[in-house]
Amino acid sequence: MDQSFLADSGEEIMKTLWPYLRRFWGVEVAAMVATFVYAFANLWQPKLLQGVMNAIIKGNNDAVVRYGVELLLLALLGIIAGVANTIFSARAALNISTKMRSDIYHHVQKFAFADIEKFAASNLVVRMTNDINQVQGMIMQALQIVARVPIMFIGALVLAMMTIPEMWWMVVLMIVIVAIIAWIGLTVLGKKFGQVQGYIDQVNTIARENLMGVRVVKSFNQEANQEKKFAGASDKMTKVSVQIGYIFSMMMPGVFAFANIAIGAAVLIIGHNITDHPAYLAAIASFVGYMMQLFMAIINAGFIATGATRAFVSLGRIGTVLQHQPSMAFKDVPETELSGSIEFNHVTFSYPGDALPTLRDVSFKVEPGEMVGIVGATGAGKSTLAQLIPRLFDPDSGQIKVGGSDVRDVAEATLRDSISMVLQRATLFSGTIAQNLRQGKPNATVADMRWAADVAQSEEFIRRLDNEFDATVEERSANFSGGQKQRLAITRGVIGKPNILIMDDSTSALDARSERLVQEALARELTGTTTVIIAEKISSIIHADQILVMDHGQVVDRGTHEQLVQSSPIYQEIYTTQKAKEGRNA
Ligand SMILES: Nc1ncnc2c1ncn2[C@@H]1O[C@H](COP(=O)(O)OP(=O)(O)OP(=O)(O)O)[C@@H](O)[C@H]1O
Repeated sequence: MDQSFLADSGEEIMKTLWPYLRRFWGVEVAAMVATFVYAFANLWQPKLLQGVMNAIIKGNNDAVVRYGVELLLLALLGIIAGVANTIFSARAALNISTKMRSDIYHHVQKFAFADIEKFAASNLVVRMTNDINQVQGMIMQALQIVARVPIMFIGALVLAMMTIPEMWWMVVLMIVIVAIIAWIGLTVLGKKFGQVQGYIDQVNTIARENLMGVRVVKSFNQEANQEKKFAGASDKMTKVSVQIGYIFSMMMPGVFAFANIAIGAAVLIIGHNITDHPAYLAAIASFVGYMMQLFMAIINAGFIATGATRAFVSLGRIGTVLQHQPSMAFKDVPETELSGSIEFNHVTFSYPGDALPTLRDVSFKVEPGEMVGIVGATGAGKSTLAQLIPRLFDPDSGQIKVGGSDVRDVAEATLRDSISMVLQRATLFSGTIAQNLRQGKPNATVADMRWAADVAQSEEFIRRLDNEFDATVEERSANFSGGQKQRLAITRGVIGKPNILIMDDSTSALDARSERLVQEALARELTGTTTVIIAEKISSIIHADQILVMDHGQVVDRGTHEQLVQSSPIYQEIYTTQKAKEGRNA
């Protein structure tokens, strides 16, 4: 997998984020206004407190009441602004992340096979979930804290200096000390957060592999081994998380211990003034309040910096997907119907990133309605060849024609409607059988479904299900057997009566009788359809109009079964080996 897209410049990151920020600017401005009000309310509180204390010292009851009411109102304003800020920030963050997620999803739908391979499917899922969550968290934090930090820092700094000007050096000294503690603590924490993220990925991978391959794990008695692997990663994660807890538990009291030292020092140095000027007591209280606000601003800045680094990495990863142009584009031409002829002219193909071609100089021709068999050793390139027909990949050189047209010149819908592909590993989607079948023909009626099920030999078992075609297909179609899944996939493949039907080892889980019945039904019901059958067993393609024999990415021989048995050494070898095996099994 290509990793070169992990690092991104600030400009790239802004390019990704800016359209989303602009789109939801209203709610973002509302969040910022609320944050300004909140900061103002907080900054004004120590001043009013000072006023109350002075009034008490002077015994001015009216002023005490007035300041007290003002203080209450200010606190109320602060609470309202804080709540409003949280609501607007959450709304903005959610709006942005939802739109981003749907944009990635729509964009990925346009990707060619090669693009999905480049990113790896599971990696794309992580980008749509985890990375988006990181960005969502950052936006929320940014709208809640980022605007507040400079206001609180500058405001508290100025007001602290104004409250007791001769203590300016104490303010500067404390800022330096707290900044150093926060910097050291957060640098260490940043690294630890990174480690925890790595362990979370490991734990997820092990759990997913283990659960998805649960049958293999159990049949090979691997439970203990898998548990050990899981426990190893999980223990490491716990250890680092505990370390993070320790650092946190030391950092915050550490900062506040310094704050208290500052208070102590302030009282010591200027405390003697209190007897002569009692107003000093109120000033000290106000000064201490501002110092606390100053420290919190520094710590918050540190937290944002730590969170932002991670979110920027995520934004970079999201941007790479959004800005990736699909490597293969279909022409914007009107949809047409293609006949079932297939022609390969000197086709050479390599998978993205591979140095050597998987298919080399492949040429052959198939007439509409023919049945073509493809045989060859495992890894010979049979599936690769089949994938080029519906243009899942483009060849490096050469030309592929379907219905007489170059596949690069027709609309995507034309190809998808004319060609249907059934794979060995049948992929069904959770929902109902009918929903899965309608992927093959959107407006399929129950009669269409019955006809297709009859061809694919799935009618019998579907009829025995409680809701027949409305029966549920669970996630990963776990409620069906391997053979039933294949039959359902064939049903979906034939329901649209395609002009070309490609079956890539898609009857491997069927018994010999069912396979024969499927083939007979295909020949009877889909007379005009060209059928391309990739088969392990020669018996599956023995009646084909022509058979392509593949070896190391090349079509080495072509002909009917009778011709190849006479002329093709590779075919002869496959055939005699299979016959000998059948003889032994009989
Ligand atoms: N998506 C892919 N990316 C890179 N290489 C691939 C990919 N799919 C297949 N290959 C490689 O291409 C070669 C041909 O694979 P292909 O699946 O076409 O063979 P096959 O003849 O269908 O084999 P089998 O009978 O085992 O299904 C193999 O060496 C395989 O490793």
